[in-house]
Amino acid sequence: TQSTRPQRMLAAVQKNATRGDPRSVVKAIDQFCRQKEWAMNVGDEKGCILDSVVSEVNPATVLELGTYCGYSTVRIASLLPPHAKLITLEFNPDNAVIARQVIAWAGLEDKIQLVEGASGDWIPKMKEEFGVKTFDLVFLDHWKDRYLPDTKLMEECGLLRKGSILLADNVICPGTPDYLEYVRNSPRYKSQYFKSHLEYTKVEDGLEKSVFLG
Ligand SMILES: O=C(NCCCCc1cc2cnccc2s1)c1cc(-c2ccc(F)cc2)cc(O)c1O
Ligand SMILES: [Mg+2]
Repeated sequence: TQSTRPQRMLAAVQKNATRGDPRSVVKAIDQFCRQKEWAMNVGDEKGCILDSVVSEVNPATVLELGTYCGYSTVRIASLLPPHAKLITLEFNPDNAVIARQVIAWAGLEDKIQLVEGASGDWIPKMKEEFGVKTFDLVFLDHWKDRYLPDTKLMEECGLLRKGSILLADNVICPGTPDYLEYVRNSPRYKSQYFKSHLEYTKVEDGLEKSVFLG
């Protein structure tokens, strides 16, 4: 039977990356996506911006919305301090199966909790299910029409504190116009746009970094 693109991506990781070496996992996926098949990982160019924000925030608690195959999950977790935790949500069970294996190959299982399901269902349960108080950093990379409602939901559920950072992928392509308008005009956020390109292409895209002011 025909393999899927995530399965072929995992095979490339297992062939070309070193077990326990997150950077080699990231490199193997980027090579696969540049040389073989495009895939919707945040990619190397936006990935460097992601790295710099993670390093600057040095978060103890991270929420990632949208795991896909675990590329950004591994990129973020490889930069976290000891004892820091990353919770990542994935809606597609087939992608979750692949992501768990990519995360395992990188040797980062202890820092990452992959949860399957929809953000709208899980966000209200974060505190009771995972003992989370607030998130220091949230990486939004899931359904583009859920960025705004889920941000409002996180506010309502008390998951953001003064200084929490939201970093959103794809604010230009595919685009998240209602989210951008909100974080750029709300007095409760200080927003900054990092111009870049859609992963592995010359098409414009960028990341929006927004600080919650409380
Ligand atoms: O759709 C994108 N990512 C979201 C997949 C949503 C799955 C989930 C929903 C959900 C709900 N709750 C919890 C967890 C989750 S995970 C996406 C698409 C492109 C793209 C595709 C074609 C194109 F021509 C140009 C850009 C580029 C990107 O970087 C992307 O991230
Ligand atoms: Mg994305």
